[in-house]
Amino acid sequence: MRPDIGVLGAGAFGTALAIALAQAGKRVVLWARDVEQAAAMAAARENVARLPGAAFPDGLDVTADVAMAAQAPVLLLAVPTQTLRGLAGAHAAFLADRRLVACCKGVELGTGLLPTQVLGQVIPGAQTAVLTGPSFAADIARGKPTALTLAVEGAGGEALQAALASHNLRLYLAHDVVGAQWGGALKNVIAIAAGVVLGAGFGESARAALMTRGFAEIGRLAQSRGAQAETLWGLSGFGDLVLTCTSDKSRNFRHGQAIGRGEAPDLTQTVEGVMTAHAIAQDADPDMLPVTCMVSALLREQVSLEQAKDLLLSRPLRNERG
Ligand SMILES: NC(=O)c1ccc[n+]([C@@H]2O[C@H](COP(=O)([O-])OP(=O)(O)OC[C@H]3O[C@@H](n4cnc5c(N)ncnc54)[C@H](O)[C@@H]3O)[C@@H](O)[C@H]2O)c1
Ligand SMILES: O=P(O)(O)OC[C@H](O)CO
Repeated sequence: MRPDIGVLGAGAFGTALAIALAQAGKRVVLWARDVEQAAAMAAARENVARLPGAAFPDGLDVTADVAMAAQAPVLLLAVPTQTLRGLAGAHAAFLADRRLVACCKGVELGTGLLPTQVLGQVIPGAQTAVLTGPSFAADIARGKPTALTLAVEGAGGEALQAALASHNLRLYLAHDVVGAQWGGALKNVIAIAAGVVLGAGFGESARAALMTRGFAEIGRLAQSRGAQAETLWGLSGFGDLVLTCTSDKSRNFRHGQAIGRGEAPDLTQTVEGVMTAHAIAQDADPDMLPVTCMVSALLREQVSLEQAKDLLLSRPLRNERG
């Protein structure tokens, strides 16, 4: 029988979404590119590597055959942003004529493009949407209450909202696809900075200041690229910024925390904010985006932690609303 939803990418988030949707009664096929990984998940009925302890419900099938997942009319793309172009290019024939829901949060290095813009380049005419907002994979997989933004341009938003929402997964519909993606991408950069601040012992007051100024920075950049201010105040922007900057369940936060402590970050984890910081900083004005540029410089070891702090604090005093 044709699945309702295909999930491409069997990491933590793809697996969590597949579990939640199958729990809600949908027929879901989860695709992993690696044959052995797919077989192991199918046998264990669990993604031991990325989401241990979350059992697969009935209605969730696992495959390494992308054609099987792509029978579904709706495909959730849950891979790291830097790999999205490769995934879409390799399987473009299967992805055309499907509703493609980008679930990744980042900006492509080199092009500065958002996930749906990458999809539009690789698959001209692609019908895209964005699922984003404050959510840890483990929370979604365990059926904890979660509210997300589903951003859809044009027609079909309500139908998609109904198809993907469930009792525990509450979806708010939005139409500002660009704004929803900028908020989700940039909050990861600010979360790295928040982790650095706490890891270095600069204190919670400093983190609050950084989150607030970081949010102002998100607004400046995102609105200059076409985002609507109201979108940034929503789940995809402010909501996700709060979650990611305040929880050590966040990989971006933990990455920064390790750097702040002078420890080596865990490089086996997907930490979207690293490449996003570099993607933005490569042609940014540091006066407009001081935190993002400093995060990029710190990650590239162009400045020390102490230098980064002093450079940010010694900038000319300015009007808060400037
Ligand atoms: N984990 C979360 O809590 C969470 C929550 C919301 C959003 N996200 C977003 O979801 C995206 C994926 O994150 P994740 O947590 O699932 O990462 P992850 O590291 O757990 O998994 C990424 C998966 O993508 C697969 N992959 C990579 N390149 C691929 C390719 N070319 N083709 C097919 N598969 C490929 C990897 O094999 C891996 O299984 C990120 O953009 C992240 O910001 C994650
Ligand atoms: O673990 P992180 O830092 O990638 O954050 C996961 C989600 O984006 C939080 O909403």
